[in-house]
Amino acid sequence: MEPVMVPALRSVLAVSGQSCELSLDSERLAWRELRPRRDRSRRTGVCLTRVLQRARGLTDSLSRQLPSGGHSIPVSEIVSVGEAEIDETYHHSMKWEHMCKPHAFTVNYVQRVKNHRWRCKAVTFWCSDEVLCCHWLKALNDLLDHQTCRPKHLLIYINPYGGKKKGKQIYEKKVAPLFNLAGISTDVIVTEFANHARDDLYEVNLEKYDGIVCVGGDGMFSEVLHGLIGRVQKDKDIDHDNPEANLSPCAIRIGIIPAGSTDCVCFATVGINDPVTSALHIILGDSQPLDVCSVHRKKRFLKYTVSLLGYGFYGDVLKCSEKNRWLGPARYDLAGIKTFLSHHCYEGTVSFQAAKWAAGSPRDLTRCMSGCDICRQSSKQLDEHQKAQTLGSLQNEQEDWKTIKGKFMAVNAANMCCACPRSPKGLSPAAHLADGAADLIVVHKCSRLNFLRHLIRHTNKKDQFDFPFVEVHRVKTFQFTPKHFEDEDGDAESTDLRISGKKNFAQICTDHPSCGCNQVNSIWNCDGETLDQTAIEMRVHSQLVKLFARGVEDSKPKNKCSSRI
Ligand SMILES: Nc1ncnc2c1ncn2[C@@H]1O[C@H](COP(=O)(O)OP(=O)(O)OP(=O)(O)O)[C@@H](O)[C@H]1O
Repeated sequence: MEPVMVPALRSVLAVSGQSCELSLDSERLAWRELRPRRDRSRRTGVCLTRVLQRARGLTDSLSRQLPSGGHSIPVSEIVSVGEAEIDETYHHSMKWEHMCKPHAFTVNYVQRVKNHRWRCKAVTFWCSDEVLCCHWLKALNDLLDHQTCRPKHLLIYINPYGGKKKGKQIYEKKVAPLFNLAGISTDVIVTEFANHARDDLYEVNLEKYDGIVCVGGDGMFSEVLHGLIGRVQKDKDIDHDNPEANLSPCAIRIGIIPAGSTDCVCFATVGINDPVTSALHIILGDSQPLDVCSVHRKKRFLKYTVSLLGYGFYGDVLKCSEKNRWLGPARYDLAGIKTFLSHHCYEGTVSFQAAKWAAGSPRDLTRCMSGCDICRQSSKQLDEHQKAQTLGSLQNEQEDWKTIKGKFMAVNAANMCCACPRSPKGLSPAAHLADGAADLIVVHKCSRLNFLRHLIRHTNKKDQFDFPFVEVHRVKTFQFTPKHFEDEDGDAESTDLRISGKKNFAQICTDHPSCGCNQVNSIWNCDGETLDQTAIEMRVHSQLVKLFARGVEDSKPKNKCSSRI
């Protein structure tokens, strides 16, 4: 966004009883206390009125006085500005009776706390001159009006049953007051059944809104994602059952207020699962493009995924955890242990096309952070690649397929790092949010001990791919065919999970007689939901949606945005 040019303002106003030099340009609002050089110990005796009289309007001379601790906030991180209520008690306690009628305005802004957590802080500036006060209010509000990326009207879906069933409470107590403060109007729908939000998005007048917000977990986000992508394709007459279709990107952004038992998408795009932080990212109008993968079975659309598509270990963990929902979030630990102990491996074929344009590699040390260069560069290279393809100057893409046949502990496609509080590095630490590619991780059959070593590395600093039985590729598309599909020419629909049942159950795995393994198929874990099909193909759609987020910020930025000066 082009910075709007405003005449720079500089005045002396008072903050918490101290006179401060306040300055504003098109980018930043800054203030610092003024302390007379001669006698700093007698600060309380500074005559504010005299300072104000000297300083009204432009006060270049004052800037020469000794500056003490100051603050600087980017205009883009101001939440709102408004006339302050004059509290008589406060006014008298500040011993400002000589200001016959004080005027004040409050600036609400984003303050960074620890671990990517944001809070909304307020500072009130006082002065005795009404005209000066109005001048500042107008200048600040004019600048905020130019923050055109900020949403004004939002559609909110709340899942009242997600996580600890506190979605409604979280929204009303923590989020709605902030939206009010920022002057955002909302239409709120508390969902009444699963897929309520998804179905509603097919009908609703999207033009009325600047964004859609889901309050819930990853399942709720997935609902909104499916509803929005589906709706946009329907409006554009694009057949999403066609795995080759070029899907139309969604212009409207999605915000996530974390209130589920798993909030991985929020964690990977904001850096923390905190409703207030997410609400502030929405208010500032942040925008984070996100790749979306479509999953098909032949010419039939199955699902979209943005984080993990996993077969084998992660599919089995999901299956087991679904059986124990009554245990709450503890079900994931139990399922993890049980699945690890059962130690199944599955036979099949993985075929993939590498994402040649991708600027990074799954094994480099570059994590996807806010303003990621790898995403920017990859997206540019992908555009060039697609143009070259259209002009026919690239060799036949069909020749690019690579195939891996064998027995696998796990086949995972990570579209983002899949970090969560338990695994801060994630499944694929160098995966990117918006590079048009996913990391395909194939864990070949190995001993229990080796598999455990691989799993443990998800929680420490060691490279989890540095094992002879693990391979990882950055891909644009992949297919998986289980062994029994190949045996039966992969044609019979009857060979799939729901229908196959007993027939395939009879194929006893001979690899691990000790574990009594009798399972020929695993299931796919698609962003925490199961798929009925095992033979699938996945394709990455570069930057198909945008979130109200900015990616995980570097905790030690070179130019800290909101800081003390
Ligand atoms: N009113 C409702 N009643 C029942 N289910 C709902 C309702 N609204 C949404 N859902 C469904 O609840 C599922 C889980 O929601 P959500 O992701 O918000 O919570 P969660 O606790 O993180 O769930 P999970 O751990 O199962 O992923 C979603 O798939 C969503 O479709």
